[in-house]
This record gives sequence, structure tokens and C-alpha cells, in this order.
Amino acid sequence: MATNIVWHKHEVNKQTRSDKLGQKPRVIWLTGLSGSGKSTLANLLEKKLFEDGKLTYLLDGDNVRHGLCGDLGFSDKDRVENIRRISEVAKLFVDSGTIVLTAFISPFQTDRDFCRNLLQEKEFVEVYVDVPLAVCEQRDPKGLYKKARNGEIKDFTGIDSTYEAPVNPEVHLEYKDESAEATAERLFNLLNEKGLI
Ligand SMILES: Nc1ncnc2c1ncn2[C@@H]1O[C@H](COP(=O)(O)OS(=O)(=O)O)[C@@H](OP(=O)(O)O)[C@H]1O
Ligand SMILES: Nc1ncnc2c1ncn2[C@@H]1O[C@H](COP(=O)(O)OP(=O)(O)O)[C@@H](O)[C@H]1O
Repeated sequence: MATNIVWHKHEVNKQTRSDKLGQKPRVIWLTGLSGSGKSTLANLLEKKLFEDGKLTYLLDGDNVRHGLCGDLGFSDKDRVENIRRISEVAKLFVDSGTIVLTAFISPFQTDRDFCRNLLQEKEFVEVYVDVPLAVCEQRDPKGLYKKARNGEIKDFTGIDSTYEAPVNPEVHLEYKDESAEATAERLFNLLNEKGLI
């Protein structure tokens, strides 16, 4: 723990940057099982926001685990640290005026709340990508469920590691048998209707 450190206030700050960009920075936090569609939907949503002239940044589980969180595995303790680091990074991006999208399983409510509590009111938008385990397992885009079922991977979310569904998310994106594009459109409309983007 560092001591004897002070916080510096800068004249160019979140407000001045947001004003310049003409947008309200925030974190759109997608949570759900592996294969629920977090990355696909975040990617489609980011494309739409970016095309609408917004400055965006997508933090994605697999990508972040190649760098910033490359030293972490999938024990509960490592997942907590993973989400803690990502939350702090997301906060810095919000401070830069950016609209951040995140695509992490983020299985624990307290960790999602940790990010919420780092930010100001309305800056954290929790989106529950609610897809039944059976559908995720059927999709199995990376073949990981198969490996988890035959014991090649331990601590796999939904199989032998806990997923806590959000208690009170801003958006509950319920499963429908439809294309990813249609679900992304539904998500965009829900966010819009609720004034969250
Ligand atoms: N044991 C285990 N459990 C869950 N997921 C696993 C595991 N091992 C590897 N993977 C791959 O890692 C991706 C999840 O990383 P996250 O950083 O999102 O996980 S977490 O939020 O820290 O729980 C996850 O990506 P998504 O499928 O995009 O969710 C998997 O591809
Ligand atoms: N309606 C849908 N929404 C999102 N993904 C879908 C949908 N229907 C099928 N898919 C497919 O499901 C898979 C979801 O994988 P991915 O986006 O990597 O999920 P996650 O990031 O949650 O692990 C992709 O192969 C995607 O094409």
C-alpha cells in the first residue's frame, strides 16, 4: 500500500472532455455465461454507437486476459481481481469521456457492484445477457463446455463454478431464438428507451 500520496485535480477533466465529445461517458456492463453472446453483442452495439459518432471502447474478457490480466486464472479469487482491475480501467476510460462497453462473465454481484460504486449515478449500466445454460452449451463457440464436461477444464462457469445472476440490472436482456443482429437491435432499443445511451 502506498502512503503519502495526494490526489491532483486537473483543469482538463471528465466534464470538459465530455463536453468536447458531446456525449455522456458511461460503462455498459454486459454480464452472462460463456457463450451467452456478450462479445458478439458488445461488438455490434459498439459499431452502432461508433457509427452514430460516439467515442467508444470495448473491453473484452479474452483480450484483457492476454495482457492486463494475463497473470490471472479462473479461481474465485482471480476472477475477483480480474474484475477489480477492469473496473478501475473502466473508470479511467469514463474519466476520459469515453462510452465503455465491457464483455466479462463477471459472475459475482459484489464485483459488479464494486464497479458501480466506483462511478457516479447513471454511469454504470448493468446488462444481464440472460441465456439459459443449455443454449450456451449448445452454441459452445469455443468448445469449452465440451472440455468442461469431460473434465479437461476445471472451475468452468455454470458447470463447476458459480454464476450469480444480477439482482436488479438496468437491462434484463431475455433470451429469444433470433439472430445476434436482432438481439443487438433489441438491446440498443432497450438502452435508448430507458435513456441509458
Ligand atoms: N474456467 C473458465 N470459466 C469461464 N470462462 C473460461 C474458463 N476458462 C477459459 N475461459 C474463457 O475465458 C473467458 C472468461 O473470461 P472473463 O474474464 O470474462 O471471466 S470472469 O469475468 O473473470 O469470470 C470466457 O470467455 P467468454 O466465453 O467470452 O465468456 C472463456 O472463453
Ligand atoms: N441472438 C444471439 N445473440 C448473440 N450471440 C448469438 C445469438 N445467436 C447466436 N449467437 C452466437 O452465439 C455465440 C456467442 O458467443 P460470444 O459472443 O463469444 O459469447 P460470450 O462473449 O458471452 O462468451 C456466437 O457464436 C454468436 O454468433
